[in-house]
Amino acid sequence: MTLLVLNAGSSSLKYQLFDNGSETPRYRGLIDRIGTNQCHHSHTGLDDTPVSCEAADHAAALQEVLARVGTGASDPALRIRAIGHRVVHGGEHFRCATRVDTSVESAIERLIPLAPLHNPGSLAVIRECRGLFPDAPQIAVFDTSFHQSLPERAWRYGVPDSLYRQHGVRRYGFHGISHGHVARCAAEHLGRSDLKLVSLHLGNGASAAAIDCGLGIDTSMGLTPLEGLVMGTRGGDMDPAVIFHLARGSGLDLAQLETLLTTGSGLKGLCGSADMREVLARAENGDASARLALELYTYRIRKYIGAYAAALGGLDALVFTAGVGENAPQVRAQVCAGLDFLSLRVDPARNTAVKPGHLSPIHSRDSGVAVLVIPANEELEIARQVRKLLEAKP
Ligand SMILES: Nc1ncnc2c1ncn2[C@@H]1O[C@H](COP(=O)(O)OP(=O)(O)O)[C@@H](O)[C@H]1O
Ligand SMILES: CC(=O)OP(=O)(O)O
Ligand SMILES: [Mg+2]
Repeated sequence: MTLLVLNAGSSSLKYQLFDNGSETPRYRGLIDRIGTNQCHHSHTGLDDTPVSCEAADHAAALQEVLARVGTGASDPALRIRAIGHRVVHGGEHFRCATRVDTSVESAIERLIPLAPLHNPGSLAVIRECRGLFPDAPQIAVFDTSFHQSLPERAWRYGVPDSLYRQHGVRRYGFHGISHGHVARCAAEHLGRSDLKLVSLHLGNGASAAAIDCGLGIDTSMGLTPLEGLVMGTRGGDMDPAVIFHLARGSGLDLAQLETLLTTGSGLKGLCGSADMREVLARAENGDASARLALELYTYRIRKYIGAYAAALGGLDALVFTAGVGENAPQVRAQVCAGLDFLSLRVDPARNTAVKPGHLSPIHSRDSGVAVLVIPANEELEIARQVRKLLEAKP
């Protein structure tokens, strides 16, 4: 069964095509900066050079992918038989991979206000696929599902019960596909299923998850992907009174405040650059606002590691994954500095020698906690879950 996996991010579309049963994709790629004139398509399998492309939205990005790699329509052996989608917000209803029908589609649409940067892109891609591949089942895999194992004390807010019952106000957690994937890789690598583990997914969006024996027990994102760590354009934890204060005194309306807090805060708000590569380069050159942004970013992560070690009652492993987690040794070093009291020590030489795309231990010999850099692979995790669903007996 040829399986296409599509991962619609806020401004990107990642994809991988898997042949029958294989875990190595025939090809993979990424279209980024969708909707801007800096849109690029990087495709591994034809050649690796990113090419400029035009994609005004996610549906157009999918057309660009298929124009370059083909639909396999003319060759039955290459025909796409099923499509897996990453969907960021599934509320509390979807506990596992789910075949998309009209009711699933409406649920994804209803949740747009809780994931305004993400659910619209997934929905657009699902609808485009239905027109292009009417006979192929489409399966949604939700970022929220992994966190359904959280105990109620971790997913409730301290607000009246009616806000949860009537308005769904609770913590859902995101990046679950990625946290679940790296937790399994870490358990396999260390040969232990009973790990107390903290997973750090540090991409454009960023979150931490506390995982005990493979099950999530807490996570840093909440009702929406805005809570928790400092991110590229989102500031994470903040007193909610900031919003009342600004609504009364700044002249901005609620929609403008939402845009400010989702797309103009975090690293971008602090120093003007959302891209960690730029922040690091500027900090290196002595730029004070970039240094401060980096300090806030790493300090917030360190606080979560301490909190989650307490929630877990110990710590066996710490995992770094996604764009920043995999590629920024300086960020990893800064996060781990001062965690000696947890017996967590990083080996500087191993930390800087990490090979992209490979699982790499970076802890020192005398560390009591394993520190691992693990490549994010949400698409492979989606492919596994889709196959499991399609192979299950009805
Ligand atoms: N070599 C690098 N050094 C530091 N940061 C990097 C590097 N490569 C990518 N990043 C950062 O990774 C982030 C994007 O991560 P990624 O996982 O691709 O994001 P997403 O999937 O959320 O769009 C950006 O902030 C980018 O600057
Ligand atoms: C949930 C979320 O923030 O996703 P991303 O990191 O892809 O923006
Ligand atoms: Mg991502």
